[in-house]
Amino acid sequence: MSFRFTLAIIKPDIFVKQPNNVKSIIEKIESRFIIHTSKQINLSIQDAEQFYHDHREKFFYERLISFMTRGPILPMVLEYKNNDQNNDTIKNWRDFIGPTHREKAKTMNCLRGEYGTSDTRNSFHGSGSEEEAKKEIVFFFPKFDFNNPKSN
Ligand SMILES: Nc1ncnc2c1ncn2[C@@H]1O[C@H](COP(=O)(O)OP(=O)(O)OP(=O)(O)O)[C@@H](O)[C@H]1O
Repeated sequence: MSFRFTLAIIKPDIFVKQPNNVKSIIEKIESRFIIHTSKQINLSIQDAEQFYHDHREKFFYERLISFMTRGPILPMVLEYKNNDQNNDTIKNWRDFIGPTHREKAKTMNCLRGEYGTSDTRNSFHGSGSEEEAKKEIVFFFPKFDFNNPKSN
């Protein structure tokens, strides 16, 4: 069963270190995905800790919170343009950004391979499951209308 939406984020490394790439990144995203809604924000430490709650025991947690609060982020609700029953947005976005780890991403044709600079500064986020996507969309866009996304 596929899900129509995902929560994507352009992370602070892009806004802080590569601001000139924001426009072309958004054009690349729009070539394959509809951006139903987006907003540039600065995450507070509390919000970052809430968003990454499940990672609180990981060795990279402090580094991750510090990185995600270092500059602006752009959360977006995406829908894959060729969406049908076999083409779910969550998987297509994760394939488009590529693997978490830099060395692996560099060997592939993917956004993290092109823009990421370390395992933490990997430039993009994508929800991992339908349950996560719903939770993360509501986290950033509490009024998002899942039944009528064009109204958002
Ligand atoms: N081994 C690691 N070393 C440093 N940072 C890491 C490591 N693994 C993950 N991270 C950071 O924590 C984030 C969340 O980790 P997770 O395992 O959920 O990866 P992901 O599912 O690929 O990424 P995301 O949830 O951001 O889409 C990663 O995107 C990355 O910024």
